[in-house]
Amino acid sequence: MHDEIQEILISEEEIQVKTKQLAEKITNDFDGKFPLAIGVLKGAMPFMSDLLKRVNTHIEMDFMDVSSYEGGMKSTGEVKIIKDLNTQVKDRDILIIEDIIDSGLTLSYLVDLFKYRQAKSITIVTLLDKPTGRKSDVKADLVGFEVPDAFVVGYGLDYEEKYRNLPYIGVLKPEIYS
Ligand SMILES: O=P(O)(O)OC[C@H]1O[C@H](OP(=O)(O)OP(=O)(O)O)[C@H](O)[C@@H]1O
Ligand code: HPA
Ligand SMILES: [Mg+2]
Repeated sequence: MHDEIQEILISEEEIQVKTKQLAEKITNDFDGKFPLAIGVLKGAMPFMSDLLKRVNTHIEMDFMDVSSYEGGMKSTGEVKIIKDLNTQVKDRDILIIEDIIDSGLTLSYLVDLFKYRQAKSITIVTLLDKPTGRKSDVKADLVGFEVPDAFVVGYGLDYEEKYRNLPYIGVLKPEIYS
């Protein structure tokens, strides 16, 4: 698996240091508020797990499974809900946890949905931001790292459902895509 990676962009250590900093910020911002933390599956799973175990105040966790890439490298433009929340959003402080904002279509869909469901506030934390991919003007409140205009894998991010279990963020060798 590792020999299919052309370059490591963000190491395991860098991710862990950044995750700790983001968790401290979340702890301060949400102290005493009991937010609903919503992980956007599947990609956000490793980041959510590492992030929230370092948040030192009460939070509720839920998950939403949405997909628009269908394993490929390009958004279909259609965000499909595979699994909805089990929790009511109305009057809650929401913390959306994402692995990456690329076109922004997934997040703008979710933000509209949670506004419609009358969330009290919506905060977005993403491990990665790829501003060059943007097709909608959604912005995260907390960003781990900016990534260049390349298809990245690892630490939750997949290509054809593989590589999510890499502990770092990297780019694949070109021959893997063909
Ligand atoms: O900003 P966007 O262009 O919408 O891209 C970001 C979204 O795309 C990926 O999900 P994907 O649809 O691949 O589902 P997955 O997490 O199950 O891989 C990623 O995990 C984000 O949720
Ligand atoms: O660069 C990416 N890699 C993997 N999944 C993604 N979903 C949106 N952008 C990406
Ligand atoms: Mg994907």
